[in-house]
Amino acid sequence: MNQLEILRESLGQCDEIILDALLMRNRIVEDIMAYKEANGIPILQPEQEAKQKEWLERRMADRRHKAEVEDVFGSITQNSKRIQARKLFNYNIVLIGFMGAGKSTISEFLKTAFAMDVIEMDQIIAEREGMSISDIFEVYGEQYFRDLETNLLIEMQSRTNVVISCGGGTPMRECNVVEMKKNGRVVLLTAKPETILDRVKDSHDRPLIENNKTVSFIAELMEKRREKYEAAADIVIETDEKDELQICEELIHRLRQMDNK
Ligand SMILES: Nc1ncnc2c1ncn2[C@@H]1O[C@H](COP(=O)(O)OP(=O)(O)OP(=O)(O)O)[C@@H](O)[C@H]1O
Ligand SMILES: O=C(O)C1=C[C@@H](O)[C@@H](O)[C@H](O)C1
Ligand SMILES: [Mg+2]
Repeated sequence: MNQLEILRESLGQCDEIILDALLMRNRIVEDIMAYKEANGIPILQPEQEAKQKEWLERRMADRRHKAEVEDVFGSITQNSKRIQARKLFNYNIVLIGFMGAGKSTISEFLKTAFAMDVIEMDQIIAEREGMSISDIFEVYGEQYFRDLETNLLIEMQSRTNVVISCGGGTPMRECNVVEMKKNGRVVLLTAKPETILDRVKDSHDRPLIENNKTVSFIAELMEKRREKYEAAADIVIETDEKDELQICEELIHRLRQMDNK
């Protein structure tokens, strides 16, 4: 063997070691998940990721190829999260609820925790149409917008492990509920009108309540929608006085309970 062939053989041996280590690591990730579930330990433990990052930082301090190694470990972490997500859910998670209930917030948390793609329905529709939701309503009418919502939900049926953050009115249309349930579990996030007001009072991107930021207006609109929200929901999670971690942990637990029935 010449020098080049020897080097290539060594590289191949490294790849074998990496491959075996990766396969072993993925199995361990699944075992940890199973252990947590079997023993009632919280699934989400964000402090663990922080510890792994600190470990890598320490190990790579002042070493060559730090950025490249960090990139590889970043990818390993993301893929471990995907493996966890697939082990927990083989469907989409559809978040519904009143404005300010926390759909976008919880979507982002699930994205960080499980590397799941997030479909912000309002945002995607606005991007595709090249105009704001208010303009779509004004130019084409509500019916047109609701059809776009229905079509987007149908489009998502070919995906799994996606978090769909619905528009506030999406579950008002019965056929939307039918479509979201075809490949998704529907999670209704609720909060008291006082909580909603507190959360949305300083923002100006919710035209339906922009000029009516009062507890009584929110309570009235919420009551009008309650029946349809509840009819659509597979599970309901109250979010008052809970942080994102608590809400997501409850969400995972309740969905798993539903799947294991
Ligand atoms: N559990 C929570 N505790 C405290 N604040 C929260 C919680 N969930 C969301 N918030 C805050 O409330 C505000 C509204 O949340 P978010 O945008 O996630 O609601 P949404 O359901 O997506 O609303 P919309 O239907 O208008 O899109 C945000 O400022 C967010 O930071
Ligand atoms: O509650 C609603 O009916 C709506 C809520 C928003 O998310 C948008 O989808 C749109 O403004 C309609
Ligand atoms: Mg939102």
